[in-house]
Amino acid sequence: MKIFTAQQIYQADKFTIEHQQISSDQLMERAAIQLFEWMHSRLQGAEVIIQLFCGIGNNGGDGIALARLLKEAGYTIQVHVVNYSETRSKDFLLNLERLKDRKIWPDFINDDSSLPEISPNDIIVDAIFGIGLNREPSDWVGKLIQHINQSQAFVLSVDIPSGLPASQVPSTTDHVIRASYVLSIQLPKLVFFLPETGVYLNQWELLDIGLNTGFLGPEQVAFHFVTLPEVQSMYRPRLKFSHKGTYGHSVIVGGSYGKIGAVQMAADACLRAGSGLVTAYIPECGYESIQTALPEAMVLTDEEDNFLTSIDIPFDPSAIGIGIGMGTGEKVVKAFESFLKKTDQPLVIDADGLNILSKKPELFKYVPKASILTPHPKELQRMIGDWKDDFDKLEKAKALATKYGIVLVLKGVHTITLYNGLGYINSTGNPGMATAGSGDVLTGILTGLIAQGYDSLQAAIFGVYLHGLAGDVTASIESYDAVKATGIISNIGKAYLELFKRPEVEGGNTA
Ligand SMILES: NC(=O)C1=CN([C@@H]2O[C@H](COP(=O)(O)OP(=O)(O)OC[C@H]3O[C@@H](n4cnc5c(N)ncnc54)[C@H](O)[C@@H]3O)[C@@H](O)[C@H]2O)[C@@H](O)CC1
Ligand SMILES: Nc1ncnc2c1ncn2[C@@H]1O[C@H](COP(=O)(O)OP(=O)(O)O)[C@@H](O)[C@H]1O
Ligand SMILES: [K+]
Repeated sequence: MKIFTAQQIYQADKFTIEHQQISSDQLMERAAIQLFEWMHSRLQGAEVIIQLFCGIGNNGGDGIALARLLKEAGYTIQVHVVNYSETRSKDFLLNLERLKDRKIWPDFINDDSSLPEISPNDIIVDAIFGIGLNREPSDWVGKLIQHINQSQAFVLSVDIPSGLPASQVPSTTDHVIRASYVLSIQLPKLVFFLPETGVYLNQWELLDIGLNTGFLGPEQVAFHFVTLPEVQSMYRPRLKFSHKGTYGHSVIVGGSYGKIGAVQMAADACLRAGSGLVTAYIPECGYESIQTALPEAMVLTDEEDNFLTSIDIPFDPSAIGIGIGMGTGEKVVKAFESFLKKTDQPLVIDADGLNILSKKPELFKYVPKASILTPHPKELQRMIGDWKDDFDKLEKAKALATKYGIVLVLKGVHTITLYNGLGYINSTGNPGMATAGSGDVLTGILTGLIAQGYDSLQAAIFGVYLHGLAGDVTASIESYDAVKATGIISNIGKAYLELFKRPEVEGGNTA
């Protein structure tokens, strides 16, 4: 699913009006009807007070039109116009007239008005600002937003939480609505997915208002939101006339004394992802434990007991995952360096592989093109230095990925894969996955997918989705709290089954 900028959304709006020969007011009415139906199907006429806070632009217009539909259905409403500007939009004014025609009189909140009382049992509709926000709200509007946030009422935001810019971090954090739920008009916004801006919303859902696919289809975007249909189309089914050689021989390189489990988990996940054969390449001390715990894997050991001193793989692997639990001691760095210099097949590099690259950035030029690097935020910071905000982080990370022709997987709540100037935002995963070893599992999955013939970008997008889905399956059985990395591995199979079982809920997602 494409993520459009505010400018592109305005273009889509215009294109739709022209090509469907409708008025902008009819488009607003579509939005209002969708908003109404969403609320009505849940409230079923409940006797609750709905307080609508409407700005004076088209976001406010949506709110005013919604107020009319709610009133007509018999709901108890209070409409407040947040009168932050004299420049009112045409469709806002039209809908305000329609409201007055029905003898509904909103109160106007100005900079000297007292703030309306809000009970925690009320429902707030937040239609103050939409994607048209282009500067910080004035202080009094900020105070109103704070007042709403402190009310403990359920806050339903129209399109985007008011005060949150569509593609920027807000400068005053407490002048942004904290939305319980966002009903976003047709298209998700980039800010929903980034740690600094995603915190302003709990859940979101898309409302389809029939924007023209003639515009949405061909339009180029910088970011995609990866959902089930995209991932399904990447899946490579297993062939009837195949053998284990068809699905590749993966090697997982890493481990050190006390950190052999990381390799074991990655090797296990690699097998579960479908790699035909898997070899673990580890220091001697891990030999027995891996052979015992993972009989399907083969093991090659370094001469040194406790860490790797040389990496010589005596065959041509289909895929190599390297760096987990490896350490960054002098001899390990040397082994990694000489391995990089003699390898030209794309690698999956994680953990200490990334830490060594951060320590010796001159080694980046030896990283084979199309390798996948999977930093968590701390590893990323070591690689690219400090960032001003999430948008700056994305730009810096994109530049690094483009400079070296690598696939950069920024792990996090919504893991973002960057390649060739574009970003792919993952939709699966949960807080239960914030647990030791879940990154090692991802390394194993990605390596196993490359071994089976997925190209690096597909492996990253598909693998990150599958990993998160395996985490979701695990959490659904065991709770978020009890998710363990080995549990995620054992549910990779169920995640594969889920890929073709679950019908997608239209646009719905937990932010
Ligand atoms: N195609 C779509 O996506 C549609 C969008 N619609 C709604 O239209 C909204 C966008 O409407 P608008 O472009 O009118 O913008 P907004 O309603 O977000 O903002 C209103 C106006 O306020 C001004 N403004 C911005 N920041 C301000 C500030 N800090 N203080 C005072 N004034 C400020 C701007 O001039 C802006 O145009 C969307 O978010 C959505 O809710 C719907 O009407 C249906 C169609
Ligand atoms: N709150 C969260 N929501 C979704 N996914 C998460 C969350 N926290 C962590 N993850 C995922 O779990 C993995 C953690 O990786 P990492 O930090 O490298 O773990 P480790 O080093 O313990 O193996 C990443 O894939 C990340 O995206
Ligand atoms: K809003």
